[in-house]
Amino acid sequence: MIASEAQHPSQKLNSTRTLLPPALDEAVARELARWRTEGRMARLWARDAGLWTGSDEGRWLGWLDIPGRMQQNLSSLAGFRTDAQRYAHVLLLGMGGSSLGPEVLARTFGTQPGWPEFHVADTTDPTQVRAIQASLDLSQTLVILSSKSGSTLEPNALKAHFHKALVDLLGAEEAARRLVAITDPGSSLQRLAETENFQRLFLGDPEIGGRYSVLSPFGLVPAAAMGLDLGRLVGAAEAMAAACKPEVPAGENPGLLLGAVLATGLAQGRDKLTIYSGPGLDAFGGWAEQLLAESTGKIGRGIVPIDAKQVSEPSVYGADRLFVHLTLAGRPDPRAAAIQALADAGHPVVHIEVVDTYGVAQEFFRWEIATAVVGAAMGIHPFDQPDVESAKIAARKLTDAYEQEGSLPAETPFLEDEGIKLFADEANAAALKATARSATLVDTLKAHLGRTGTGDYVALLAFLPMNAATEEILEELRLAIRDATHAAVCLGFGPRFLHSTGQVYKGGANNGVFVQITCDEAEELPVPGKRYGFGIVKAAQARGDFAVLAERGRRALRVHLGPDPVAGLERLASAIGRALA
Ligand SMILES: O=P(O)(O)OC[C@H]1O[C@H](O)[C@H](O)[C@@H](O)[C@@H]1O
Repeated sequence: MIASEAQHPSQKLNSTRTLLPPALDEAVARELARWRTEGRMARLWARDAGLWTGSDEGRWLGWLDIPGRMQQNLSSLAGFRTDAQRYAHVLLLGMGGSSLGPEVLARTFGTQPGWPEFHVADTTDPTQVRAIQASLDLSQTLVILSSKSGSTLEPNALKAHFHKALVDLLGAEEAARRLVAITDPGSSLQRLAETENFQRLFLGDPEIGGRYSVLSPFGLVPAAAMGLDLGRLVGAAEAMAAACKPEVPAGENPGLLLGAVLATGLAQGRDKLTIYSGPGLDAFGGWAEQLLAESTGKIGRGIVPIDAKQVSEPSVYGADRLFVHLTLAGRPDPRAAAIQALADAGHPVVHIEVVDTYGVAQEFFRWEIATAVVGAAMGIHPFDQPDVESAKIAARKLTDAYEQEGSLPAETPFLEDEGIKLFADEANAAALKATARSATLVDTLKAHLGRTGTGDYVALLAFLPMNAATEEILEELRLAIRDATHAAVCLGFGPRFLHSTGQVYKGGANNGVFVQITCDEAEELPVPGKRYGFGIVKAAQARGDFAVLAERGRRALRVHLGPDPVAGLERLASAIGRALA
């Protein structure tokens, strides 16, 4: 099946090519026919909540017409755009939907000549916060605090840190001039920006949830500070929006087609969606992961997205897999032949070619439509994220306790070996003790990974500094586990993934085997105004997440490395290598 490569008056559309096994291809055709005959696309655009669960979905569809509304309003960003150009660096503080979209833009476009370098801080890891700070010249930095709710823990702690650093360096008045807020009307952040005299305040649309917000001020204010051509960016999204309208034949509607493939794949048991983002688009998978996992991963079902780097032999992938490969025109992907081999072997593959860097805005809109289509096919509410909230509550309880007591509740490992401590809730610890051949690290890891059955996935949840060294070892681990278990292996850095794939891990199907990886902090970093530091926040977030995983009956093990995450990961990799041998 080939979707449209039609031309919008002003913008060439990204192309789509689906290579599907016959059973899936036929079911997709039936799903498209259903959308056509039941007029479902018209209902989607009419914001008919009955398409999903009949609850408040109609109030969350502001993203449908945001490209057009922003196009009318771009002049409101002109003054900010000019001001931002004076800085050498722009630092955005935010989580999930408030950071992943800007990160895609920053990495897809790179630094524009004559414009600031763009940095994103979406972490509570002390080492990583320090590394971000060291990578910029704070005296030449503009800070964007981005949060729809204004109440998210991480950006607020990061604001306290970077604001204090700016005050120490430049004085209170100039520090306030370096702050820009993006938030929803009426939030605590709006009040803060007004009382503290931030340089600027931009308000979002409360009818757009975080993960659907990239084409609203949450993406466009950062894009303005990067020096991007906003008219062209929004124009690309408008072209895709036009192509996704109900009057376009179902098989040629790029959003509906992608959504129909994902939904039908899911219905046929293909719940692991691997996203290969080609050169120049490599941050896109992280954004799409959040969109799909938070939107569909609930009430015991959903798509488990995997933002993947490496392609293996077709035989290591099971019948639970679906692949999407995005490439940027003119930037060949060295993995193309290996991905084609997957299709040749009968695995479903969707190819998307993005016409140019601005074409990434088309994909934002296409994937939002596709996600709404999947939500409709599943009969779920694709605009809430109930299980993210539960982990936040569990973490907040712990940080509150720390503010009171000055320490986190004591905990005891159920095993300590080779310099690594293993923790788990009672049920998981008992299950592992019962199945491990001996009380050693290697045998316990073997027992835990041995819990992975057909159709399961393994998720590595690393509450470690995210950097090239840790990523490299974790990627190797991922490959080793995948090739040995034939299961999909997800990788997420905490707390970042908590605002993304964390939803499906806790709220989706119980088919995940979780390895949470934590470390001691070599040096704590204080959060100004709080008793706790960043390291305590990160520890509380890891514990909170683990508690919710355990409460949901997930197979989970926490592996605690020493204070050196790289040396600890190497020890863990060696032990996992022996466990899988
Ligand atoms: O923009 P904020 O209100 O700070 O929210 C940031 C993120 O927080 C939560 O984790 C939500 O699940 C995400 O969807 C959201 O994007």
